[in-house]
Amino acid sequence: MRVGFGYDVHAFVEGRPLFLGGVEVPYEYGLLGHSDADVLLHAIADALLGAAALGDIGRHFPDSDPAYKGISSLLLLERTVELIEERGFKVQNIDSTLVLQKPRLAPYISRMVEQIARVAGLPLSSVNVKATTTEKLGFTGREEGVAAYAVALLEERVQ
Ligand SMILES: Nc1ccn([C@@H]2O[C@H](COP(=O)(O)O)[C@@H](O)[C@H]2O)c(=O)n1
Ligand SMILES: C[C@@]1(CO)OP(=O)(O)OP(=O)(O)OC[C@H]1O
Repeated sequence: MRVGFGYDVHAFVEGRPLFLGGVEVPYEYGLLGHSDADVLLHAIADALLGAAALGDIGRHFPDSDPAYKGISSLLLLERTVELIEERGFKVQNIDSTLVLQKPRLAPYISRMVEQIARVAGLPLSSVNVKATTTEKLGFTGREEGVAAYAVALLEERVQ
């Protein structure tokens, strides 16, 4: 078994849709990024790459490459899972936490879990997404952006 950890932050800006966990969440701001800036999927991809000792998403999908401009992070996560599987690993489970003051995410969490499970080839029972505020403290509390943390467990396939 191999464990990996991922962390990411993106800033809120006007004029972009808000994508979190592969779900478009209605809100007055979106997140700034080269891709769709789905901070949760980026943290999960980094956790998977970390567990396989494959670096991070910036190494595999550089933000200097126009191919990734505006790309759905579901596609980046799908490609990350392929990289993991090509190296002989199988994803066992994923846990994650979104940190943001607003908007309230409870109504969208189950759809995020469905999207992540679908792309990672996991049952719904092996994916967890949580949300927390920081009680108005720090950059997330000031509603300047969103942070996400993720851990993933990989099983090494017997060759
Ligand atoms: N953006 C958010 C933040 C939190 N939640 C839900 O509210 C619960 C309480 O949050 P605290 O920050 O006070 O711990 C949390 O456990 C989430 O279920 C949310 O939906 N959206
Ligand atoms: C996702 C990628 C894709 O170019 O770009 P961004 O959306 O800017 O996201 P970030 O987490 O800053 O960097 C990782 C990049 O791989």
